[in-house]
Amino acid sequence: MVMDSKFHVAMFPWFAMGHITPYLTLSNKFAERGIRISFFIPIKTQRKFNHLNLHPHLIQFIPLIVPHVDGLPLGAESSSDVHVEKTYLIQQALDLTQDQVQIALEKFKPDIIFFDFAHWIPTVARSLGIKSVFVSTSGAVTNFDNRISLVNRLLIAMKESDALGFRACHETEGPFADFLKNQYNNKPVLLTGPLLTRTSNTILEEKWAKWLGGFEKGSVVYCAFGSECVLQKDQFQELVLGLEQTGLPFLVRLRPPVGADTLEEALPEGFEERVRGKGVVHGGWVQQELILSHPSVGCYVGHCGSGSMWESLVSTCQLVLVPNFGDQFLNTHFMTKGLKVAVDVERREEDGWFTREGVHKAVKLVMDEGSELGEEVRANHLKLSRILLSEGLETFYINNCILKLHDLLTT
Ligand SMILES: O=c1ccn([C@@H]2O[C@H](COP(=O)(O)OP(=O)(O)O[C@H]3O[C@H](CO)[C@@H](O)[C@H](O)[C@H]3O)[C@@H](O)[C@H]2O)c(=O)[nH]1
Repeated sequence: MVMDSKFHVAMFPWFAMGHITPYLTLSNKFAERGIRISFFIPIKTQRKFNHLNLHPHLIQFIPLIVPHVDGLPLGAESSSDVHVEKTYLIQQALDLTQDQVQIALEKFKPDIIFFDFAHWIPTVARSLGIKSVFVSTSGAVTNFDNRISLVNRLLIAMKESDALGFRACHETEGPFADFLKNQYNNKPVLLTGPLLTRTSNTILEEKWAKWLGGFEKGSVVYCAFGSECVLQKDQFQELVLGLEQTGLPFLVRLRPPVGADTLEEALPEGFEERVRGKGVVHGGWVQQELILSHPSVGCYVGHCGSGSMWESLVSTCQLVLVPNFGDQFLNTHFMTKGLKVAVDVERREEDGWFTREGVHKAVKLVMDEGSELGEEVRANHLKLSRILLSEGLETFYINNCILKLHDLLTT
């Protein structure tokens, strides 16, 4: 299809796994269509992503040296290196890379730059004759609500850029995208679609394939809260105790909670012995997309970060959501009340915390045979996943984005 798609796009995502990953997925899809990419990335973080660059002849990483900011641990360069309360310092460090970015843009001369948190990009880009596109890794729904877009840098970024982009589909968030287009004086709005990596040529690590393979179809609960979330110790314990109470086998992937160096030291007393052979709590990276599509996994308990949200939407798992911060609350509201494909875990009115009983209740609600709500969310989820996985959907969104970028460059 795409006519003259030989333009050159620079990518500058926020220094976080959950942002770099979808930007790189989009880069791979653009590169498949012949588009050249210059991809800004913190220098040590690059190592974690080299293998995900599927078109190294077209996608060039531009490593950035992230300056140290007082209060950050030495060498910290992405949000997964720090607790969520310190991510504002990573934002300050990101702002300090402006000179490096400007020099690279002058040298490589891209036609367009995609960015999210670096609100100064439109000004720099404009001075160099480069079009800037604010591309949010969250959907249109979370940028619709003031609680999120009050963040000044995002408002400036959206106002100053030449176009807006969202990881979203008309099928799910059409009205929100239209609203944003109106709000921002009819700026072009690009929807990227679900941006799934579909790792068809990779297989699940033997250790997990074997472990999961030991359980009945659809019986295992997989629980993971993305790359950033660090729970309070009490919440971490309530979560695993709630999973234990369900009596179902479970695989939990979490970072150690606040104040703990390891997961083991934070587990409730006697927990490991009680769940041995049936439950695992793991701190290392796992292949989430492959786990979610494993036949033994029947339920996903997650934080509703945007990457996990899309991955879970195209899975056949029943969905239980426990949002922790930022867009995760709006994503959860959208999934439970808007799309009606998931349930959330109740929180106590007095302090907003969840309990083991709440976790247990929500999992049982979707997993118990004969549960009316469980059947309702399963049916809605199945209907939506069929649409999202339908042939041609991804091609439609990516090609459409490229057409809009082409228009942006020629008008
Ligand atoms: O062991 C792991 C842990 C995570 N992942 C993957 O890492 C990504 C995590 O992304 P996401 O689900 O979006 O979570 P976060 O990393 O927490 O994402 C941050 O960025 C998102 C996009 O802006 C926001 O929606 C979230 O709130 C914010 O926490 C997903 O693709 C997961 O499959 C793995 O493959 N293995």
